[in-house]
Amino acid sequence: MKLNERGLLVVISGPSGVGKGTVRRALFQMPHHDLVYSVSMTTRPPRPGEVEGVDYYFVDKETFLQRIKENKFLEWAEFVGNYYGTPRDKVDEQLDKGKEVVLEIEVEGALQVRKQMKEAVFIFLVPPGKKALYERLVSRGTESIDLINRRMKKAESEFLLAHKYDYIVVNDDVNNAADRIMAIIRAEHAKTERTIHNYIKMIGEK
Ligand SMILES: Nc1ncnc2c1ncn2[C@@H]1O[C@H](COP(=O)(O)OP(=O)(O)OP(=O)(O)O)[C@@H](O)[C@H]1O
Ligand SMILES: Nc1nc2c(ncn2[C@@H]2O[C@H](COP(=O)(O)O)[C@@H](O)[C@H]2O)c(=O)[nH]1
Repeated sequence: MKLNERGLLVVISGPSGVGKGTVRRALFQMPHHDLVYSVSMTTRPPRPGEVEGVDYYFVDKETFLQRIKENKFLEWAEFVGNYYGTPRDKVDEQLDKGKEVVLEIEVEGALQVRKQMKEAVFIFLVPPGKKALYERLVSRGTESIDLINRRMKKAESEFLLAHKYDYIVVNDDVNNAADRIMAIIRAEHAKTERTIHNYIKMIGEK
């Protein structure tokens, strides 16, 4: 019997280019997981190879602003000139099914979630160094040098908020980082089960 009916919300954030998407994909390739990825909505244009509904829901600014008015986002933020948000209904639906839902979002949005969902787990992914971060953004080749510099500048303020997270994971090696995140998810899961188990035991003894 599954003791905790509602799933765990797992928030992974960290500076642009640290490897959140890469590590998340490695995490989802691991066997025996019950994870679901929450696909975000954005006004950013698709990169070559990105697929609608898989990488993002790509919308125009007007549509995004309308969704904000309708309170359709669990969280949203403007990040270096574009809007990004987590559709609320899909997250709720999957958590209600007992799934572990993974959000891959920037820091401002993560802190909005923190205020609303005390039971979620917050993981901040860091690079082995700032030089490595810059090199990863350059090697990805998806942004101009001007945009890379703006993302690096944003990273400076994001690093200062790392202490607000439950865990800091270094992405030195993709598979190691994914292993660490999986260990965190399993430990958090066990913690919830233990608490509910104790509660049921206590009720049984009365
Ligand atoms: N551990 C690693 N070592 C070396 N390169 C890495 C590592 N992890 C990711 N990368 C590379 O760094 C680049 C950025 O990774 P990725 O796109 O996953 O970052 P991100 O944090 O999701 O970025 P963004 O927030 O901008 O979406 C990619 O080219 C990826 O292959
Ligand atoms: N607050 C939110 N941030 C999000 C969401 N989806 C993605 N992101 C983050 O935005 C930046 C830039 O993403 P990119 O795809 O343009 O490189 C990055 O940190 C993402 O993790 C979201 O729904 N909410």
